Amino acid sequence: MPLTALPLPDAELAFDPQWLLPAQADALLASLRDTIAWQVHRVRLFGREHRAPRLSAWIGDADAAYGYSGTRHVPAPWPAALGPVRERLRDALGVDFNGVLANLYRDGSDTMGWHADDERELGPAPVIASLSLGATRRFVLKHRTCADVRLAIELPHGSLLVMSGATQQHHRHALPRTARPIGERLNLTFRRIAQPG
Ligand SMILES: O=C(O)CCC(=O)C(=O)O
Ligand SMILES: [Fe+2]
Repeated sequence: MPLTALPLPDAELAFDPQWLLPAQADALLASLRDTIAWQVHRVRLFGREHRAPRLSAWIGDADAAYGYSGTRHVPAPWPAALGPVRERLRDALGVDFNGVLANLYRDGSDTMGWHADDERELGPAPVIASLSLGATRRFVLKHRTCADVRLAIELPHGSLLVMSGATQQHHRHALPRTARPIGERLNLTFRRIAQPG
């Protein structure tokens, strides 16, 4: 399916609920789940360090070190299964992504808190391509200053959400916990580190 724009003021969002065919998405999930060296990252919140409530890995080109949540992450090499995905994204979006943050939400109690992907090394208007695999979870965006400007999107297996333009400047986003009994979800956010190092 094609990417279609989602309406949200001060944001630029494009969504394809089925960017990967179900069989492609199944194969990618099975492969990445087992080949990525999952870690518990530390996150800094209000000056205190915590264990992140999910498993993560920073993957990328050798020079694409990435600092977020107060830690500098040296990239793990690209798993072979991500090569074709990276190429297809480059062709579709015209962005040569050099890194990807992988997150594994083991069940509904694993989450991602409110944040923007606005680290300096991503540049002023980053294109962030978010590919979701596994259980469908709700992704929410809210405007930093206009409380009634917000959007919730269900992100199913094989879907692609692209955030670009001023989205990170004006909005925060999160993946809330859910009490529903649901399975694992693996999310990949492809990024371009503009100033490696
Ligand atoms: O899991 C998701 O859909 C969101 C992940 C995210 O916001 C991030 O990795 O920065
Ligand atoms: Fe994010």
